[in-house]
Amino acid sequence: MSESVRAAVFGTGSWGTAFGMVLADAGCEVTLWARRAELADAVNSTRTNPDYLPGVELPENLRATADPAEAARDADFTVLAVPSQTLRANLAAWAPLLAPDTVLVSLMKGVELGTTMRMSEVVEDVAEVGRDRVAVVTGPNLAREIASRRPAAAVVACTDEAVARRLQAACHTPYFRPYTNTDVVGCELGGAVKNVIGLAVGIADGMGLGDNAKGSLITRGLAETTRLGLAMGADPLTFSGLAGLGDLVATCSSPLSRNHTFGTNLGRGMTLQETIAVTKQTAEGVKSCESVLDLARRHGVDMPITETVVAIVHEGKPPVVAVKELMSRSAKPERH
Ligand SMILES: NC(=O)C1=CN([C@@H]2O[C@H](COP(=O)(O)OP(=O)(O)OC[C@H]3O[C@@H](n4cnc5c(N)ncnc54)[C@H](O)[C@@H]3O)[C@@H](O)[C@H]2O)C=CC1
Ligand SMILES: O=C(CO)COP(=O)(O)O
Repeated sequence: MSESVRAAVFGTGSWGTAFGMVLADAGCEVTLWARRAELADAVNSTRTNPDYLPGVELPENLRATADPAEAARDADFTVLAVPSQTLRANLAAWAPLLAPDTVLVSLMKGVELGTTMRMSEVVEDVAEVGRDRVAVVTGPNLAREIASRRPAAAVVACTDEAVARRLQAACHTPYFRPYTNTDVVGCELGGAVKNVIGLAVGIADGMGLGDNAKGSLITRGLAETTRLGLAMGADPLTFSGLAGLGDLVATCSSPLSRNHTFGTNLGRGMTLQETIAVTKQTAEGVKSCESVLDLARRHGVDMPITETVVAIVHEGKPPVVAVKELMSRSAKPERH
């Protein structure tokens, strides 16, 4: 990988920083944009991100700035890693600063509330670029594990396979193994819906429902993700890949997952307000469960687990009642 590839990463949270490390380790010159100047200064002076990845030493070829124009300058890849619901407003401010031929890369796993747009669609809309200039990185990539350089595979998706291959080369390291995929719709849906299923599994874990419940939720969660994907034109095989099953298993098994942990706290009996108060980082499923359900309704797709998560998180339904209702739905064949 040539040293001359430049990457800007907008968002110095856990995943923005960890993926910035991956790019730097693959040989790119990386500039992180941080919202707060103090964090940018801390990254540059201590070579760590004390707020999001304490104790992890950052590579020399990664630096930070609070100036978006400086971050964006001459970037071959402009990586976006802010909470999904803030992307539109942020990108509107950054769009005039972007390097002319830069490829925009979404790391985000959410669906916009109201518009039900996937993150790549928001990027196309706001930055006014064609879909061949927008890529997505997704898969089982818990930031803390990647930052410790523990091995993981990932998916780099773009409708233009040549662009996906360029990004693949730019982020391929001995511990990070990206595969290309041209099914952007499936890859993004896999990432966004797994957060909702992660909440459901967390709730079940918090209630002490056991591993059979977990296996059942993961599998039926994947079934409803696939149904939605099919209705939206995705390739169903994408959901048995890294962006589907891979990410779902990592999220639903790990205490590092914010969505899983958020659900566990709810399942243990914390109120929504108490759970929000102890959650310091972005748990995308909390908001995106509503936009995913909206998408399902627009496409006439039944998503009972997603519906249950919305009822528990946003309508105050007690988890015990929700479990009873899920289990007493009408009997049906498995492939439904
Ligand atoms: N952390 C992880 O393991 C992974 C996260 N993701 C996805 O990456 C995206 C970013 O997540 P994380 O970095 O983990 O979140 P985080 O909560 O660790 O960091 C979010 C970053 O966005 C900034 N931010 C918050 N509100 C903002 C606003 N209104 N405007 C501008 N910046 C704002 C924060 O200051 C912080 O730098 C999410 O969509 C998440 O689903 C994807 C794969 C792995
Ligand atoms: O997307 C992730 C792992 O691939 C991270 O999941 P959480 O956002 O639930 O922490």
